[in-house]
Amino acid sequence: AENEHNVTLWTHKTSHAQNMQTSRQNPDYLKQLVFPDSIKITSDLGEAVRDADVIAFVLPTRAIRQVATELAGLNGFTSRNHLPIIMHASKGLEQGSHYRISEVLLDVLGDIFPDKELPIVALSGPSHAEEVVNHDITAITAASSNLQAAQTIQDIFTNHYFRVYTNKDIVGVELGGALKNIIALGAGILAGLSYGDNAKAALITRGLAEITRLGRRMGADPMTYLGLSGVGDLVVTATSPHSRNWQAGYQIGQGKSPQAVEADMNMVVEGMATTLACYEIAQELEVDMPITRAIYQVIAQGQAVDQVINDLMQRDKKGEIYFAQSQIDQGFIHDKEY
Ligand SMILES: NC(=O)C1=CN([C@@H]2O[C@H](COP(=O)(O)OP(=O)(O)OC[C@H]3O[C@@H](n4cnc5c(N)ncnc54)[C@H](O)[C@@H]3O)[C@@H](O)[C@H]2O)C=CC1
Ligand SMILES: O=C(CO)COP(=O)(O)O
Repeated sequence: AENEHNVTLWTHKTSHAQNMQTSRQNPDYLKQLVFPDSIKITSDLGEAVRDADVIAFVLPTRAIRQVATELAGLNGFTSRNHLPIIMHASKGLEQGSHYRISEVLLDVLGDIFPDKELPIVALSGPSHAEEVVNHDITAITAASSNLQAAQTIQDIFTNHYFRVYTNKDIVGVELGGALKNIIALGAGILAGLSYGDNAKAALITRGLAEITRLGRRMGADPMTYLGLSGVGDLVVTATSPHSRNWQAGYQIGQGKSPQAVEADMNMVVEGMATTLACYEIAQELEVDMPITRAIYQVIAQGQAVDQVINDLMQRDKKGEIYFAQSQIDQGFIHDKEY
């Protein structure tokens, strides 16, 4: 809206929409923000998307399929004159299917516009909402296999405090955004247990190694993880008390049960569900993800944090292997070792 685009904000709760319309604020989420006058607010999805060139899903992962299905069922949506760009800013993996967000969106919306390929863009990177609304400098990535669609999102969002890059590796970008939340839970747990900066750096670095390992196995470009949606988002989430995932981990480290932590949060802690999905994917693809496994043991199996950390540190000794593709190409290592 500050970039002079017409913006309609949709929420599924009528009372929430009415309160925001009257107060021009969203106090349970971002206390300090006053909405620009130009933003329309509604709980009517049809009204929200009627003439939209871009439809941005910014929902907890668990709600994406449901809202996309509602969108697909809207009267007149499929007879629009022009195809909208579908954008999302969510960071997770669907439970059960293990789909990335763009795969869920494509699954629900992909066939409803016959003969037209739906442009889907993931907007992802180090970006705490609390700082964006204060106009703190932020740089993130618009990722899509459709570069033109990514450039449109870049044009719409870029301004003096918000710099958007483009990236064609949507697989790598979406996986980076989802998986860093698992490592952020771990960083919070370490902080809750009063571990120091060495432990934090070890976790972030080895966390990046296993994110890259799984990403590469799932078709991502390993170099994407050196970018904003990789190391950038990992650092911002795993080192910041703004992060809900870090906060949840901190409370677990202080002794609260993971179930109680999740129940007491009024906002989404994506890393909890993502840990379960990622653990299952890693098992299925036989990719070694020791930190993810450790977090899984804590949140899904109720194992004691101290014991899990001890087990992590007592594993077999290993080499530090990065940039696997080039090392594989040069015959330094075998594919399996990475
Ligand atoms: N908050 C942040 O700084 C950032 C969040 N994200 C990602 O964006 C996504 C959303 O995050 P937040 O906005 O922080 O989450 P949130 O927990 O604040 O919820 C966002 C909105 O979704 C609505 N919602 C929940 N369930 C719904 C349903 N079944 N149907 C329709 N609406 C529903 C809530 O009422 C709320 O208005 C997450 O995947 C998160 O990882 C990404 C970057 C930064
Ligand atoms: O993704 C985020 C910042 O880029 C926000 O992380 P949390 O969901 O942990 O708050």
